[in-house]
Amino acid sequence: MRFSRKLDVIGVHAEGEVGDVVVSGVLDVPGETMYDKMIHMWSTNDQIRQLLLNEPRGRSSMCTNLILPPCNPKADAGFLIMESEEWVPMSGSNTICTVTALLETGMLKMDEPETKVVLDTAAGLVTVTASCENGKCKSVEFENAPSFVFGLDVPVTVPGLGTLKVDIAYGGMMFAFVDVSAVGLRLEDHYENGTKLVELGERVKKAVREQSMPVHPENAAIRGVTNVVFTTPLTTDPLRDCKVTKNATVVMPGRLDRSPCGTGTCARMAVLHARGLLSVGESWINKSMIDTEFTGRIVRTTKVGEYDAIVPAVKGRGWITSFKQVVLDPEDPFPEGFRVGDAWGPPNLGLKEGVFRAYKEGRQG
Ligand SMILES: O=C(O)[C@H]1NCC[C@@H]1O
Repeated sequence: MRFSRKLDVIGVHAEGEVGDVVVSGVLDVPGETMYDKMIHMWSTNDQIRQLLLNEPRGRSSMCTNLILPPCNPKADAGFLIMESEEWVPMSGSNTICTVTALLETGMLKMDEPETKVVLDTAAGLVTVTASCENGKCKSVEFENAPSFVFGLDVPVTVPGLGTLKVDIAYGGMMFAFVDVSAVGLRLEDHYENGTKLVELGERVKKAVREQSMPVHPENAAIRGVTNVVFTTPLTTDPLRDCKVTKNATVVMPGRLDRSPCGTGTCARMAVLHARGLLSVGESWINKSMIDTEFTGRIVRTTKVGEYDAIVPAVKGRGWITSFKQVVLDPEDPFPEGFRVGDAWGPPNLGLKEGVFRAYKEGRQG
């Protein structure tokens, strides 16, 4: 049988969020940076993302990562991140999944008890420290690109919800943070509130994008809020002597992140630091809707353009779940997979075009 596509994929999840890793079957693409490579893949080879993430091979609640040679000589490996609606510059759960796969399959040498890895991503270099024991990656801590706040208590008028105060921050992607009590819900039960949280999150996201369009000062193609996080206030867990909170992160195409969301954790740290609620060096625990945990820590402060910023670190665990070969039969009627409205929201029209336009303008300087 001759297949049109054959990909070797490692199934992985990080604190519940699936981030499979493509380790062979895709050749390198041109690009001075991984962001260039991301745009190249998105514009010329997006069929891979569609094939892997759309049904029948994929589902709305998953992501997939693509291992490619790095551009930066300081990096041990490069990887690009595919999500349901877009290729994204950076992702916490996907970084943890990718490092777990690279180390536990020997693609990168594992040192015990600690392995240092430098990854080249579309958001730049990411330094990783993995705690390893008996061939297992026990935890992965990544130091993310700088995170910063665009605005605190930004008024946003949302249909049916009146005017909400949202915090807007960047942590590898753009986030809007809303106190879940402001929408009259609680985070205790994802069976009871999950669908409602997603519907409200998508409504808030649409309103925020219509009323505010933050642009990353160092990359104009990184623009606009794409995820909404419903938050609860920080409390202190006396048994763990640590600040703790829970969140529900609504990601595209309209579903809950199964992990606490690493980039969202980074952006939240920028907000907590700006509000004087988290200090440099202080750790805190961010829980997901299924009570899995990321531990966040502010490494140091910095600047991004005119913005006061922090360098965040996030730690979590990943587990390999499968080794699979994904193929495309040339007679398959769905070479880019398909979607059905019971599990997918409407396509996010204009997102790709907006990113490409900004990228082209940015390249033209
Ligand atoms: O942890 C994160 O940052 C990712 N989780 C799924 C969506 C985000 O990219």
